[in-house]
Amino acid sequence: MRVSILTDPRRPGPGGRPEGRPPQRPAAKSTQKPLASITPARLAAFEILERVATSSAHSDDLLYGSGLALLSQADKNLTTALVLGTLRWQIALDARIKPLLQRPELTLAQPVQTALRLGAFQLLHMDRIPAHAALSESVELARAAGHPYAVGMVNAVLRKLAAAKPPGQRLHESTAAFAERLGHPSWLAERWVTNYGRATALAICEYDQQEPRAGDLFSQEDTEEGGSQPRLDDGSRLVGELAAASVSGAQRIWDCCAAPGGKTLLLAQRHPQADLLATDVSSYRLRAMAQRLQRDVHGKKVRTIEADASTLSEDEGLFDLILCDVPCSGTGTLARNPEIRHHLRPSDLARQAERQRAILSAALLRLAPGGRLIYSTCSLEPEENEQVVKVVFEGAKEKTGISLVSAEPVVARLQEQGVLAAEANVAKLTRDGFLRTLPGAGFEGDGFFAAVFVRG
Ligand SMILES: C[S@@+](CC[C@H](N)C(=O)[O-])C[C@H]1O[C@@H](n2cnc3c(N)ncnc32)[C@H](O)[C@@H]1O
Repeated sequence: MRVSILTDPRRPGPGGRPEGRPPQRPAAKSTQKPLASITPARLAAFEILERVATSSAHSDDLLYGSGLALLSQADKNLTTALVLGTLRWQIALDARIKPLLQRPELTLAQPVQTALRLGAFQLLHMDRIPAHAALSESVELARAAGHPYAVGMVNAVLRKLAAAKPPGQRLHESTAAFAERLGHPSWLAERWVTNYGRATALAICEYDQQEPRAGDLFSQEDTEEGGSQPRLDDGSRLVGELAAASVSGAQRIWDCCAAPGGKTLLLAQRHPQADLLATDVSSYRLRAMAQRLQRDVHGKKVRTIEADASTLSEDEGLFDLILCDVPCSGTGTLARNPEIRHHLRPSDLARQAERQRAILSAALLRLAPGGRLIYSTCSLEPEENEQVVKVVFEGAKEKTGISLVSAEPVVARLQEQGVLAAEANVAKLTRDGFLRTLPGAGFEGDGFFAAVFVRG
């Protein structure tokens, strides 16, 4: 790209995605004005989509950090809608674009593909954007990105797309067909059909295609002070509340994979008397969390240390409450983190599980007698959830005297105490004694799993 509208985006976003690193390729700080024929929002959206496609950068770092500082609020909003929408619908957009190409068997240059996707998203999903703006700016983006030979093709494909009738819905759709229609890799939808049934898999895919909505599980707003902090998603908050309510009057708490700190803050607010240690292996994420905690009267008291949870110093002793909110695939958060579906591979699940088993096994050894540990993920995949819990429990129960207890009574108590709304269907929040939220399937929020261990 010859021009850049982004400033250095190294500040972290408000969180929600499972984990991350600072963007690997900082944007050049630009003093240039964007090309006259490309509006700032589309230029910024194009650049962010390019970075997400070609590096390990995360869209939320680029959108919610300082990278968009040069844009007006209206342009920031449009950039966010364009980026997240294009990422959500990318698979479905590619399926509509491909048959319109003269040589569909050839791989398009990445910037040309991005310009096409961005144009197609606006034409098919953004009612308020005039077709000519979507079309002509995608053409200009391809040209400005150094692909003038592709300008005619981008123009022709988007014109055909604008004129095409929307595809009719089939009477019976295969899993692969609904996965493609709803912008999901079919391997992921197939897994959800196997694990949760077709109706639930379809509901999850539909939920993932929307902006995350504010849920109604809780009777009050969460209690973050200052007003400048992001509201916790209902799934994330439920895990935090479950952990906080699992031990009353806890004195020593360890949040072992803590950043960006949403649940840490909740624990600090629910247990203001406790010595709360929050660790994270990423110095970048830990620093951002420490700043966030400083803005809250209870958060200020949290000790933050950069540490690998599987090798925490023995000097830290034992804890009567541990939250082990491990790094995971994040498949329960695709509405919020749409690009995960494009990077994740089936083989990643085994790698995640290995890391999760190492963290959980080590954290269980730090549990004081009578203490409880909450293991949680924002993954919908059994390999990272029930299977990790089972393997670690089998290996540790003799050595450590731990047992697994049902999360159900704690969730029921949260409702009796008025934390959960009276109308909330508590029975639907647990499955086989584990907490299990399924986005879109009777629950408005991210998909979370949690298991409760107790040391005898
Ligand atoms: C799912 S996120 C935690 C979200 C956080 N609990 C919240 O509610 O805001 C997982 C975190 O684990 C951290 N992490 C990954 N491996 C770790 C390890 N071995 N020890 C400690 N933290 C780790 C990642 O850097 C990431 O910040």
